[in-house]
Amino acid sequence: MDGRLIQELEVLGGEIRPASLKKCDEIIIDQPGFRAVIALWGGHLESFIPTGQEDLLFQSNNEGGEGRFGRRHFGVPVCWPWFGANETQSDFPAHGLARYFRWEFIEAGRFKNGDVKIVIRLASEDHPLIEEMWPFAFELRQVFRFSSKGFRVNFSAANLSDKPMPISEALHTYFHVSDNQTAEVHGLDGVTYVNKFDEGRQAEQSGMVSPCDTLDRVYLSAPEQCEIHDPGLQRKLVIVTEGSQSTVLWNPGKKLAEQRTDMEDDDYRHFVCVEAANALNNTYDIPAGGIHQLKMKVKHKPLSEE
Ligand SMILES: O=P(O)(O)OC[C@H]1O[C@@H](O)[C@H](O)[C@@H](O)[C@@H]1O
Repeated sequence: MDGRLIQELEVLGGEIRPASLKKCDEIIIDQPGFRAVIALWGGHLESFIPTGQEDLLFQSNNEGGEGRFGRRHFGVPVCWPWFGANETQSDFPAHGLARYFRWEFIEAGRFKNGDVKIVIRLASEDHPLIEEMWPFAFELRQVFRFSSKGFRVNFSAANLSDKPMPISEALHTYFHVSDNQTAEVHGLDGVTYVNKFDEGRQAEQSGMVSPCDTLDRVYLSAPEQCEIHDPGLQRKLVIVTEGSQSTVLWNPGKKLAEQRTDMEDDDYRHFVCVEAANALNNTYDIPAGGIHQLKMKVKHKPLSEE
């Protein structure tokens, strides 16, 4: 690790935890108002804890699947360049490649208003296996922005090849909730969704989503803002996206959770994934030489606050 970066991180009250997750470093930022952890393995924002509160992001005690494409369930995995199963290669991992490779830490500093900034990067040329599996040159960046009020993830993908690159994607955010039975997702009333737990049938959302149990839905052409209300924690999370046409809601429910060995049986009770995505009808091409940005901003507030 570059000495300048380590110094920049120290100025922010940060540190590197060497080779701590799947043989990759983790970056830890401890500030008076929050603690954030970023894993370079998979380029995950793993954890964001505002001082005096519980994590905004879910953490599983399960170490996750083993092997090259084993998955862990926590934080904000990035699904890119495909969301779900690969359309032509059934042996390729679900949810793309970005989640399974080591990203590079390239910048630590502050925004003008004092918010903490961390930048990480992944390029196709960094790993021969990426080049084998995906026939386009690219560079990805994630700019993380932290303050005591919440966090932002600004994900950008540059197509460095000379042909259009087909993309489906998600910031597959595992939000921590005290109890999925009482948690509510607001802001999707009237939006059409594809229900993957009902053979892909379409339906229209009526009112809020609660309980957040056994859900696998892609809301199409979804609004940019939604909220998770958590009566148990008396907290609400306001989620604002940009560059995202779809919002995915996912919770495996009891039966599926128990079938999975990469998850604890009752993990599903403590998270709901609300994902800034472009999936199904909302997939798109990044033109040759073009860039696309996908952003998610999350603020926490007391439930009683307007
Ligand atoms: O890859 P993970 O983290 O286990 O998540 C899997 C789930 O991710 C969701 O985004 C999909 O909509 C589900 O269909 C899928 O089962």
